Amino acid sequence: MKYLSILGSTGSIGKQTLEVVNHFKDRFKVVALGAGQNVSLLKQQIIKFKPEIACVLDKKNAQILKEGLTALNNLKILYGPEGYEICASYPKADIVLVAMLGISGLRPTLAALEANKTVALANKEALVTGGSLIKKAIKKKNQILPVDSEHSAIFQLLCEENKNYLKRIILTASGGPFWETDPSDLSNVTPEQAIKHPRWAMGAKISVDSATLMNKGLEIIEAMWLFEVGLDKIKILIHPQSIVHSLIELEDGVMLAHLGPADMRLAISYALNYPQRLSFPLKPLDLTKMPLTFFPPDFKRFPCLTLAFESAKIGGSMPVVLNAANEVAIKAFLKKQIKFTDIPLLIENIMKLHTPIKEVDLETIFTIDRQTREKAKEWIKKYT
Ligand SMILES: NC(=O)C1=CN([C@@H]2O[C@H](COP(=O)(O)OP(=O)(O)OC[C@H]3O[C@@H](n4cnc5c(N)ncnc54)[C@H](OP(=O)(O)O)[C@@H]3O)[C@@H](O)[C@H]2O)C=CC1
Ligand SMILES: CC(=O)[C@@H](O)[C@H](O)COP(=O)(O)O
Ligand SMILES: [Mn+2]
Repeated sequence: MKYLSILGSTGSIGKQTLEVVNHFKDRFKVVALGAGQNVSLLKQQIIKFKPEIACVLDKKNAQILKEGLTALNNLKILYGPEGYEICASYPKADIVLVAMLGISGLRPTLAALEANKTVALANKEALVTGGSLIKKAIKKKNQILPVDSEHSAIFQLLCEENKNYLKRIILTASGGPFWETDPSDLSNVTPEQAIKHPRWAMGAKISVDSATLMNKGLEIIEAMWLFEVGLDKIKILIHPQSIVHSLIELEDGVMLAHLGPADMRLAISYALNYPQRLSFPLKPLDLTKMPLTFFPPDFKRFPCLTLAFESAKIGGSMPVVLNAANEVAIKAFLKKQIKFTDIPLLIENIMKLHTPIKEVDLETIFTIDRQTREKAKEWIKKYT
């Protein structure tokens, strides 16, 4: 039996993780659950999976949860950043699945690694903002098992002998909902259109990231940390079918690809069951039904990709700025305060204001994150 702490349990990845856990009932036991503000769903999850501790975003939500679960005397209810860290380092947990949103995933990821847990990492922003700290906190081989579909694919392709001959990592991108939209129409696209991903059912934030292609930009930085490769060894290919989840190219010119249905439960199940590969009931791929096509990325149409490459090249504190400006921009876009095409504009302007710092510690990361958010909000106020 493996004991799990699941952070972000009420989100898209969190809910799919609980489906996987439910399927492998004899293999997993949930000991900790962390959510944000969706107390009613967390309550249902607690009743079904019976964790020993649970965490929510703030005291008010913790109180609401406590009042709704009076019969569960043994359940410990926590709140806030410290609460998530306690869930991440909970002594009984073997695996911590981090699927919280944005930079909120960084502290729990570090806490889990420091407590020697295996981390099934879905949250890419933790590596984008705190990659150097995460690398330092790793205590054992394969302590991080990537859940992000592309990185799970690359992890599966990169066996020891291939690692020695790796020429390039090729990250595939669906292109998002606006891959074929006329560029002049992009300023008028709505949040409803932006979160309608053509292949994956995901949370709102990552769906907008896929629409701007910032998701692929964040994934480049994620891959640099996970697989210890330079920017020159990472390439992006648009692959609208989302069947090939990524490729590696080896020194002899051979390319190895990872194919599978576009269903995150596969990557989640792989990480939780690793190193075993156990069957999860899904409709098998029928390659005769869908031609596989590939295109180069269009940097002009999707300036977020260029910004992410720039920030990865600069490194240090710049990806923290990229991430914070992006998080603020997406929230504003979803609230219809700014246009879709303002997202890269805002990020570019905020990045220009920043003087990069080479080495960042945790305190500096959160200071820069806070300052960037303030600047980004000011930019929006001036603009709107
Ligand atoms: N969805 C997907 O298919 C994929 C997602 N990922 C990554 O996984 C992560 C989660 O994505 P996804 O599941 O789509 O996101 P969702 O928005 O669906 O879920 C986010 C989860 O995090 C919680 N949460 C939000 N803000 C905070 C906070 N400040 N502190 C603590 N918890 C918080 C939410 O709680 P609540 O709802 O209760 O408020 C929810 O449980 C992201 O980093 C994303 O990039 C990577 C690959 C694929
Ligand atoms: C499922 C997953 O891993 C997402 O990150 C996915 O890659 C998003 O699709 P895009 O390729 O459109 O960014
Ligand atoms: Mn991905």
